[in-house]
Amino acid sequence: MEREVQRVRQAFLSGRSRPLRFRLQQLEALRRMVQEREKDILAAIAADLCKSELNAYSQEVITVLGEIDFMLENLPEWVTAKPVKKNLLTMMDEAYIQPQPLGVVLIIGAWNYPFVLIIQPLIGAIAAGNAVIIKPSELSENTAKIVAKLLPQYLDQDLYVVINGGVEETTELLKQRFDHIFYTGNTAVGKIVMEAAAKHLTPVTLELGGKSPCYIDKDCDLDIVCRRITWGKYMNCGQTCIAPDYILCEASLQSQIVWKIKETVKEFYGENIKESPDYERIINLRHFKRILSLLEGQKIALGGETDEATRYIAPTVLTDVDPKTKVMQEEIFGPVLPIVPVKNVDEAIDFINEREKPLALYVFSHNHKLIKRMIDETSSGGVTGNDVIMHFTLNSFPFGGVGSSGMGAYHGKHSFDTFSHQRPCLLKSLKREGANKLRYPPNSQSKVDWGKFFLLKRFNKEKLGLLLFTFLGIVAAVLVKKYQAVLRRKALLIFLVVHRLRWSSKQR
Ligand SMILES: NC(=O)c1ccc[n+]([C@@H]2O[C@H](COP(=O)([O-])OP(=O)(O)OC[C@H]3O[C@@H](n4cnc5c(N)ncnc54)[C@H](O)[C@@H]3O)[C@@H](O)[C@H]2O)c1
Ligand SMILES: CCCCCCC=O
Repeated sequence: MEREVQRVRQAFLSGRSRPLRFRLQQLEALRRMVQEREKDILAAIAADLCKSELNAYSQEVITVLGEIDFMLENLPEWVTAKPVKKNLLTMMDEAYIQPQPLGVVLIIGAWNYPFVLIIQPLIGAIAAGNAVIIKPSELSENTAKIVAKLLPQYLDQDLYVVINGGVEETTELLKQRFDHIFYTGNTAVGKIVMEAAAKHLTPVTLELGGKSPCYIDKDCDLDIVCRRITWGKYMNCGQTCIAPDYILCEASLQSQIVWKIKETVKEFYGENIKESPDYERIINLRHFKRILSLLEGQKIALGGETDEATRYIAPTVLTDVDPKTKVMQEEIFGPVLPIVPVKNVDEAIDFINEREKPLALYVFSHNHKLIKRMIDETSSGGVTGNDVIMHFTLNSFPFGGVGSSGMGAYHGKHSFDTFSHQRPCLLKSLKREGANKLRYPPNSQSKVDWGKFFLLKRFNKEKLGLLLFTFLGIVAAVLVKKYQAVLRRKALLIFLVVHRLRWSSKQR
């Protein structure tokens, strides 16, 4: 493992991942890989999650292709140095921020969207000029294998490396020194990752999970609300990090919600859900049993049918759920939707705030002010009002959690920033040493006053115009009387002295 990481680091140190042209070439090669090997990729995802190729394409491949195109379009602008505002002390200098790659990045993926969750951060890391080690989830082994096979056929083999394996391999990898670790998965392992990273002071991005609440206001159009919730909850069999985990609403709404979800389930998946190509299965037996255990002692208002052999769990709704029961203590990550009755929006807000900060929050209401209030008075990674999941699709949004649902964010420019160091660069001349005397010892009151003037003085636009005018005058004088360098320095000095005297007299 150590040798492998060392090899990737050597490749990074060669400098070849840095030029813009190279980054664009690699991103184009990645796009070619996705397009040319689409069938293999879709087959692997399908095998891992019993997912139709159409669903795998819409949920994973489209996102990846969209992200690559977005990077290719914007990268030339993002990589350029950005000049910054200067103060009086640096007005003659060059001052800019230069985004630079961090170095060797480790990306650890989760199994539930096994392709997009490793390739989307990879796109950001390549765009920012890094070398990358990718550790796909061992639970989605078909996707892990196809990624390990295809990436070296299209990308630089020393800079971008896939390492497959389970907990043992990940643990070993985490002992190595990286320049950034990007982890997607559950909160408990997130803590292990952060602890390992702390040993090398490696910064981390943690894309974690949690229980994302969904509040339904009383006078909503429940047909539309329930169609949107049904789509987001049962997509990927509930194994989506930002799926609505539970519903909060007034008790009287429950029966209508159950009825409308039932109707929608029929509309989406037909009479025999098991036959539907759009309904997936639980990833493994451990998760299957875990989800079943959440149903114990609950009022099952819809669904509840299961089949261990195929790890099938029907779209299920629970009503009158007691917040103290197990289903409300952990992220469900399956097709089970508890409804917890609350009296009103105030109680819903308190309920959310008494728990860990979720990855997503959903609010359904005709009342825009109520949605805004929910947003203002709670915290979550992201919010969608009157829909679910959709904030994930907008790559101008940072995607990430807050508190126990994660730290850091990615997607689009946010990925580029996550994998870049924003390096402040100040380039001075070896001339103009006179002005520097102010900061050299021995210190004096006059020097402090000059320091205050240079660093604390705020010019309004008029004064800045005057300053610019004077400055241009000096430059003109310099051009005309090139040889009279002494004169130029004096003019600048006179201006500054006059200005400071005026400023000092005003201060008094
Ligand atoms: N925020 C997001 O973008 C996002 C996306 C998908 C999933 N999730 C969250 O991820 C969770 C589901 O994923 P998961 O955790 O079951 O996936 P997982 O079991 O695939 O684990 C994630 C990664 O952690 C590694 N890992 C597991 N145990 C480890 C250990 N003891 N030490 C070191 N590494 C270890 C695995 O090898 C894997 O690569 C849910 O909580 C979900 O909400 C979050
Ligand atoms: C539509 C794709 C959603 C992906 C969400 C990632 C978290 O599980």
